[in-house]
Amino acid sequence: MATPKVKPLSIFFIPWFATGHLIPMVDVARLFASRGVESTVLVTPANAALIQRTIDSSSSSLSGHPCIRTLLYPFPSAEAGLAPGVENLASVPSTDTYKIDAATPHARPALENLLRTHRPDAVVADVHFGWTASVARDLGIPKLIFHAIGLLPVCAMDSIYKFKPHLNVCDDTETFPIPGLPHPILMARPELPEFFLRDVEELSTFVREMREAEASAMGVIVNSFSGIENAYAGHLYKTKRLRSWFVGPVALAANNSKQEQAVRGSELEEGSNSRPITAWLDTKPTGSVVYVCFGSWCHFSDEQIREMASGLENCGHPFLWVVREDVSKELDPEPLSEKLGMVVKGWVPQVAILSHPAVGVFVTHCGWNSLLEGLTAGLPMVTWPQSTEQFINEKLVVDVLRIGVKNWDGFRTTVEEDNVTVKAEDIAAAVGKIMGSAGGEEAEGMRKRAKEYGEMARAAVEVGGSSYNGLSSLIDEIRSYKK
Ligand SMILES: O=c1ccn([C@@H]2O[C@H](COP(=O)(O)OP(=O)(O)O[C@H]3O[C@H](CO)[C@@H](O)[C@H](O)[C@H]3O)[C@@H](O)[C@H]2O)c(=O)[nH]1
Repeated sequence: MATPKVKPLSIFFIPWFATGHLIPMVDVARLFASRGVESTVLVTPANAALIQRTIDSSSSSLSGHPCIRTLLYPFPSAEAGLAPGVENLASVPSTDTYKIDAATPHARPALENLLRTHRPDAVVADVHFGWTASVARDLGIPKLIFHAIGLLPVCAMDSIYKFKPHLNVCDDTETFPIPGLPHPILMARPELPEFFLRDVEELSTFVREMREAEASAMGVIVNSFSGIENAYAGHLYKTKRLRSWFVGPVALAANNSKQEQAVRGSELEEGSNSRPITAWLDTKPTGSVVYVCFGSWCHFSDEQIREMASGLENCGHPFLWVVREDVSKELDPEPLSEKLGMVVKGWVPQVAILSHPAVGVFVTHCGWNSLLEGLTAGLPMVTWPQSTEQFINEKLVVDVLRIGVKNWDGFRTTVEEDNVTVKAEDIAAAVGKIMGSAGGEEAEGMRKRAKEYGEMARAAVEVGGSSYNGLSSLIDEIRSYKK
């Protein structure tokens, strides 16, 4: 007699409206799908267009089983005051980013309706959708929080909110420790996420979302691995009784077949051309290239772009620099490419570039995904944080893991007068500390540690590795709740 088929688990994933949140959430959904879970990503139309090829290719690489799909809901454009089709932090001007935040609560009715209609077995929601906790409670299903950042920054922000150490310093140059963390981490006021300093309403929204998200959540699903953040899993449990499951680095775990790597690369490279990039990288010696990219939405002043161009040109190493589409023609750094570097406007397949043997150092804004992708590729980094939690991430790279150097030692406020935060000579010097002979033993140590962390990250996602096992135990536990 044939054994009755067990119905697969159905899990809904709700990413937020930013590329740095969308990409890893889709990777998490793909990971679940690769273990036989029916993964459904709830997404607005313009954001769906960004991920559709990844979703389609994942479905076909999963032997044709419809294990991953998207379910569309409308973006609340009118409520947010955004033009139709503008649905992502990356597509709004820097002055309008608050409108994406403003849109977020208006997405609730449509999302809630989908959850109540389809009644999945569990929901994994970005921390911005804290209200999902109460819907999950009504439906009697487990709910997991996805922060899109690591546990160190989550714990650091929680501590700063609770103990307000920044209120005990005299000025912006005085540093203070973040209380109670497993590592001694020193910060200065200008390095804090903006909402701690400026906007009481923004802070209270952030905290409300966090509290709502944590209320009755089963725990936190983390794009990281125990080799770098284990102490913070313990800390989170000690301070908030919140459990966490490491399943990352997800860019590596979800893309570990060659075919999937290729597809992910080709989807993201639209608007630019990866072939010349690869061909150019192929001509460069191993470890010689400086790769410079600042995620999906960082903006720089015109003056800073000029300064960066000059710094890179003078650093004495070939460089591959990714600039946003909206860099004005007048500032176009492209002529540089005739000299030492290659400048690409728009989107590049970053994960593939980082793993090219020619790349020797990553100049990064320390967005969590970039940080993990650089680490996974075993690369030392020059850190150039801009905003949000990126300065906290920088502490992980520079002070805790010791695989990077800061691009300058000042603070943001000291430089905003002339719209240049980092001078050309500082950029060249920071790169030199890792690439040049000036770095000496220290640079050698950084490169060695970076390689070791890269190996650790790969081991974590292999069958039997810590993140692989983390996902297995999470799925088993979700299954045990299924009625
Ligand atoms: O040309 C590009 C540019 C970016 N990426 C990818 O886009 C993602 C960018 O994410 P991230 O490095 O985290 O940067 P942001 O887009 O700036 O991310 C936002 O979201 C992150 C996760 O919450 C936060 O850590 C950051 O501070 C916040 O700015 C990464 O996967 C990159 O590989 C590309 O593939 N090609």
